[in-house]
Amino acid sequence: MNERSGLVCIDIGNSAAKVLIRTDSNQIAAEVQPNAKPWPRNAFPISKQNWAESVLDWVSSVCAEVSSKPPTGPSTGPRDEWQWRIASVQRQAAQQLKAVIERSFRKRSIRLISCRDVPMVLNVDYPERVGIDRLLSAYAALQRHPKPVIVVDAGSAVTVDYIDEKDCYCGGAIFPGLQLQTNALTLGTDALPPVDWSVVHSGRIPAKETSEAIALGVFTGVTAAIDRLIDRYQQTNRSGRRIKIVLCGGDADSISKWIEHEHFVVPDLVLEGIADLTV
Ligand SMILES: Nc1ncnc2c1ncn2[C@@H]1O[C@H](COP(=O)(O)OP(=O)(O)O)[C@@H](O)[C@H]1O
Ligand SMILES: CC(C)(COP(=O)(O)O)[C@@H](O)C(=O)NCCC(=O)O
Ligand SMILES: [K+]
Repeated sequence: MNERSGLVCIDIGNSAAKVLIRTDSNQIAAEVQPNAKPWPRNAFPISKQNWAESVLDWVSSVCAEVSSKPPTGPSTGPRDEWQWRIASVQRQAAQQLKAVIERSFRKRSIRLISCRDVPMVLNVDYPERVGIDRLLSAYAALQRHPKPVIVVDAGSAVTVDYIDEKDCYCGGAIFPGLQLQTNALTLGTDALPPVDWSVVHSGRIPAKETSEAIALGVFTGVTAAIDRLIDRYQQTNRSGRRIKIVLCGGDADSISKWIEHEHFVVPDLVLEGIADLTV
């Protein structure tokens, strides 16, 4: 592969690795034309065998396309080197991907992002134990929205985190996401079936069929918990400023219309946070 410079940002969650590629040429395109094509991004479920190799194949195909174009301006990083930034809450998956990158890319630098890389005051008891995805989405939200901000990340787990008016990350709440909750029902009962979210599209309340009833119960539980937590955080806001609410994660689009508080949806906020870092 022809290697020019660029940044590969990877957010490994407990369900999927999300990848965003920032290169010289699309960075410059975005600066010149605000509506330029977004940076390429893709998601790879980590339950699939060879997911790490699939990440590499996709990154390589994007790199090959970029390398075939003439350089359009100054480099954003060291020439002839790709920088990989990996933020992971799944330790084994991070090591697996790192090994595959090391095998496949001749010139590369790989950085495993930690809490020390995120320039934010952390008002929590054990900063190093907080999921790096939570810190990065909070950091990205801070760069894009007035504070205070609440970040809701609806992935395998749902996290609802509060960043106060002084840019301070104050912690939050964690509970099981849609898929984990439905999996728990299937595992813990004899009669409840797995629910396929893509085919459950019912507005009937109360529900009239088992899958529909699970969907109604779990959606309502998750979204009501989010709304309730937002109310609780609002009670601690002494700044007099309105709190912005940002929703991200793989289930953000599915739950958005069920959340009562006004909010923005930014599905890949963690990736934006990785790209924002100046490490
Ligand atoms: N192909 C898929 N594989 C896994 N999860 C998916 C897929 N499509 C949608 N989802 C939903 O996305 C959620 C995971 O979101 P994501 O933000 O990627 O989680 P994580 O950060 O924990 O990996 C799951 O709860 C599931 O409902
Ligand atoms: C809460 C999480 C499991 C969320 O992970 P995800 O849903 O993104 O896969 C992750 O951020 C994590 O492992 N956190 C460590 C504990 C903490 O944040 O306090
Ligand atoms: K999450």
